[in-house]
Order: sequence, then C-alpha cells, then structure tokens
Amino acid sequence: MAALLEARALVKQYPKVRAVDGVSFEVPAGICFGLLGPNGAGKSTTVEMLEGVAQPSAGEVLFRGESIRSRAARYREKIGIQFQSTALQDFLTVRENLRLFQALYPKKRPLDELIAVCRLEEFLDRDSHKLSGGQRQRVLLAIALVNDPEVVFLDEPTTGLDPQARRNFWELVRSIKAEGKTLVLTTHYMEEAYELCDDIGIMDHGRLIARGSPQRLLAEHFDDSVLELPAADALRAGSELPFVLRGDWAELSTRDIAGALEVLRRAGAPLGQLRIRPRTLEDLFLELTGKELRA
Ligand SMILES: Nc1ncnc2c1ncn2[C@@H]1O[C@H](COP(=O)(O)OP(=O)(O)OP(=O)(O)O)[C@@H](O)[C@H]1O
Repeated sequence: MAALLEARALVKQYPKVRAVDGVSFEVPAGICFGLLGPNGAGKSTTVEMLEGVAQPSAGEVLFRGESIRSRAARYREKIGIQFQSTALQDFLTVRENLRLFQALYPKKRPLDELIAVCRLEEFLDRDSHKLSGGQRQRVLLAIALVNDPEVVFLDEPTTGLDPQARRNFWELVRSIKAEGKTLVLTTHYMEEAYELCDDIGIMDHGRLIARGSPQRLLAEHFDDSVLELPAADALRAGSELPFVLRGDWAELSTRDIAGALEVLRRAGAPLGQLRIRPRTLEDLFLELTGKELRA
C-alpha cells in the first residue's frame, strides 16, 4: 500500500542556499513522524513543502500516491496545521476563535468534540491573550483539528512550555494519534521525539542523514551506556578512564560499566552522585551532526 504522505527527492533552492537537498521519505498512515535537526538544517522548509505552503524547486510531495500540486484545494481539506500563536485573534474568546476558523472549512468537526479532545472547557470564554502558554498551544491544536484532518502538522509545539505543560500536551497528542490521525512533528526536544514519535528523520545541511524508530536508531548506533559523575569526582580516576567534560559533569561511554566502577573505586573517587544512563537521542544527534540540539 502507498504511504499516506511521501516526500520524493525534494529540493528547495533559495538564491544563496540549498535549504533542502534531495530529501525522500514516506509517512505511513496513523504514525507520528518527527523531523529533527539543528538550526538551519532545512526542517521548516521541508515541512512547508509537505504542507503545500512552499513549492519545491524539484521533486514532489504525494498524498495517497498523488501529487499534492495537482489537487491542492482537496489536499488542504485533508490536513491541519498548528499555526504559531500569531494566528489567534487576541480579543476574541477561545470559543469565538474556534468558530472563526471553523467557518473557513466546508467539513467541520463538532465544536463540543474539539473542546473535549483538546480539554478547553476551563477557559473557553476567556480572551485569547489571557491564556497561559500551555492553554494557548491546546487552542492552536484545536484549530488545527477544526476540519477533522487526516494529517496534522505540529511545528515545535511545546517550545517554551514548562515541563508539566509539555507533558500535558504530549497526552493530547497521544489521544489525537489514538483517533487514527497521522502526525508530522518538528521538535528541538529529543525527549519529546522519543516519547511521541514512531519514526524520526534527522536532517543536517538540507539532507536526511538518519531515519527510523528512535529505539532502532539507538540500537543501530550504540552498544554502550553512559556513566556520569561530577567532574571533580571523575578527575580522581586520573587519565585511566576517557571521561569527556560536559559542563560541571564528566561522562564516560563504555560497554564495561563494572570495569569502570572498579577503576573508580580503586582510585577512591566519590561515587555518591554517580549516574548511569542508557544512550539517548541527544547522544545520537551529537554523534551524527557534531552539534548539540539546543545550541
Ligand atoms: N525564504 C528564504 N529565503 C532564503 N533562505 C531561506 C529562506 N527560508 C529558509 N532559508 C534558509 O534555508 C536554510 C534552512 O532553513 P529552515 O528554516 O528550513 O531550517 P530549520 O531546520 O527549520 O531551522 P530552525 O530549527 O532554525 O527553524 C537556512 O539556511 C535558512 O537560512
């Protein structure tokens, strides 16, 4: 069966920059696909081409096997885009904003359903400019769902939210996925990608450099764990262990945790604050791109 959405050899050439340089991937129906990459990697440009908002210089986007260019109006009915906050009319209430956006589409999801799915009950009659960051994101998500789309695009939906609001938003995304919708997400938070995405693509310099489920990518690239100690404590082991400094902490990647612990014990290093963690998408990102994600 054809993928629901397919990027086929997408290129976007600006006068001085090749923002996207031959990107191909498929997004099967019902999954959450995450696009990750450092600043300027070409994620937004790729997503804009997937949304039909930007035209590719070469290549094409297919929805259910057909070019979206030839059926642009129909495609717009099938997708929902979580706009940035500027899309909200500040002096309208949440309910009025939803009605305003609903009026733009022939097919509408009932307002009561939207309110329940996005948990908007508490602040439905509040002016939009009086919402907290987390509430605002929930309203923007509801607006992306007004036409009951098959594909929902979320561009860095939790940037700037506190950890609790971020987790609440993740719950919402999970419930929307459980309804069978397909999600395309960009994020700077690796934990978010790990929590929500069935499949991720990592971009750098306009190209897709890795693709797969977070778990598979980690298993493919790493067979070790990371031991972390405060830098001063790690120094006690001298140069015997190849610790790498990360701020006030030192990290050691090793397949032999027991051996490393033995060296530290013999050196008399304090182990009270020792942490051992599995490899994460942050590590993978650093290994593949040479960059910290939140540089
Ligand atoms: N309209 C434009 N005109 C010229 N260059 C552009 C335009 N839009 C983006 N670019 C350039 O294309 C490259 C990719 O940009 P893009 O916004 O797609 O990256 P990104 O991965 O989304 O980055 P970020 O995480 O910072 O949003 C960058 O070098 C950017 O400066």
